[in-house]
Amino acid sequence: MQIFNNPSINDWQQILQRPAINNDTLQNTVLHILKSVQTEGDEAVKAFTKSIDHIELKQLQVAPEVIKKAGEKVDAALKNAIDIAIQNIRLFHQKQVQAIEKVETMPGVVCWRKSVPIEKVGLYIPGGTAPLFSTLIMLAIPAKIAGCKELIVCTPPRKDGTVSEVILYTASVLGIEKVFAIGGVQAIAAMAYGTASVPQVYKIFGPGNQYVTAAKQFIQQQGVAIDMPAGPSEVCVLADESANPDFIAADLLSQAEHGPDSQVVLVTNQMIIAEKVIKAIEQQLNNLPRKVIAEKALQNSKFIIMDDLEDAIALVNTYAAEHLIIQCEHAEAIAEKITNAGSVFLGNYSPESVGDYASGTNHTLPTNGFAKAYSGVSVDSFVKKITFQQLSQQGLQQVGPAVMQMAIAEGLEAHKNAVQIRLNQTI
Ligand SMILES: NC(=O)c1ccc[n+]([C@@H]2O[C@H](COP(=O)([O-])OP(=O)(O)OC[C@H]3O[C@@H](n4cnc5c(N)ncnc54)[C@H](O)[C@@H]3O)[C@@H](O)[C@H]2O)c1
Ligand SMILES: N[C@H](CO)Cc1c[nH]c[nH+]1
Ligand SMILES: [Zn+2]
Repeated sequence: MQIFNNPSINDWQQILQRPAINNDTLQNTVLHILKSVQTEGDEAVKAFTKSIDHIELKQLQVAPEVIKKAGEKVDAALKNAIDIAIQNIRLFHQKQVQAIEKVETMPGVVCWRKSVPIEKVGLYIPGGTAPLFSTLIMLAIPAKIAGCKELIVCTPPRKDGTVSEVILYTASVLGIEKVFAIGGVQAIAAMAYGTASVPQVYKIFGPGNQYVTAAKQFIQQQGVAIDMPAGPSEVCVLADESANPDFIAADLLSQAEHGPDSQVVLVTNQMIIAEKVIKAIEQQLNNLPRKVIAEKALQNSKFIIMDDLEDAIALVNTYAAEHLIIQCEHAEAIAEKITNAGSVFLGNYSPESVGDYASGTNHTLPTNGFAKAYSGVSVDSFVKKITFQQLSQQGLQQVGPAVMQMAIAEGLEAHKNAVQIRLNQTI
């Protein structure tokens, strides 16, 4: 990890850069796979699954009976945990549904907005190194609440070509029938363009590694919507003297274990906290099964000591982390000052892991600084908002003159006429 002591504001951007695969190589690889799947469909999907994932697939789709029976292999304690997560996540997301409100902007001029579900959606569930069945919960629940009709799930196959039982069990609990054992760029391409086996969708959701994220960004340029760039996981911890270094170390490691390109950042106004966290990481790391991955991610990690807590908050806002944990005495007051972050965790007893699994919030969140402008997944992500308006004769008389005036000023006579012709009749 790198340690910075009171860096100048001019250096913040440079210090806070995310780790990235060589851009040219990444782009070329992604474009090649996208193009091949677009032209050769299932055959290309199978060929890339063989060459990249080293798996020879006969069938891309998981048979519905296999999904139905998957629960037989999942233990009761895990089923119970999944139930709790589903309950909390459903409760939190259900509250995001807004009632239609009709607004009379002038007498006789009524406007309203209605949420209409996106009919066909593709859900990408990461599975390169860990089958993230929690991501299926995070995506399927808001999709179902929104009312999306067709949910297509793609997730990388395991070495034997099958899909994790827990992912399949979660799919069955959430009422999902179409699951495909396809990962990476080929999955994004299959859902974007459609193949003989995989239905084409209108919007693709879900996190993934840098290949998956780049593929989503490409297909967006071709008219398929995406939720957001949700790439390698990140966490930033903002800590003052009240923080517990062991807790911070555990939180940093929880995201470092996702992948070698994950990034974890500690920002503190106490050098002593930073020193204790480093010691705690060394101790905790040894007990982790994914130690090697976490160690690699820690090479990208930054420990930043800021003399002034206000400057520390400004730096955190510049970083725009996917997850921000505020382990400070006045966490609530500081949270009010946060302008850029995917999801925020307040106080010593809000580990980021709870948001990953079961507190209720969504874990599909913008990374790589995109939290400056993007939100995480919510019910809104699965709907289009259509606006409506209805005017009475009186309403048109009210607003019409302003419209005509503006149309004339823009030199658009036909716009003016569409109002004038009606007003002529009513007078
Ligand atoms: N931002 C979020 O909301 C969020 C949520 C959960 C997970 N994540 C991130 O998702 C990622 C999951 O990554 P993962 O790799 O384990 O699974 P993944 O499913 O995203 O990617 C695995 C696939 O990547 C493809 N791939 C791997 N190496 C490739 C190469 N050299 N060329 C072309 N394709 C290649 C393979 O086809 C493979 O099936 C992690 O980085 C994790 O941090 C982010
Ligand atoms: N931390 C991830 C988002 O960056 C989500 C996740 C899933 N499982 C565990 N964690
Ligand atoms: Zn996580």
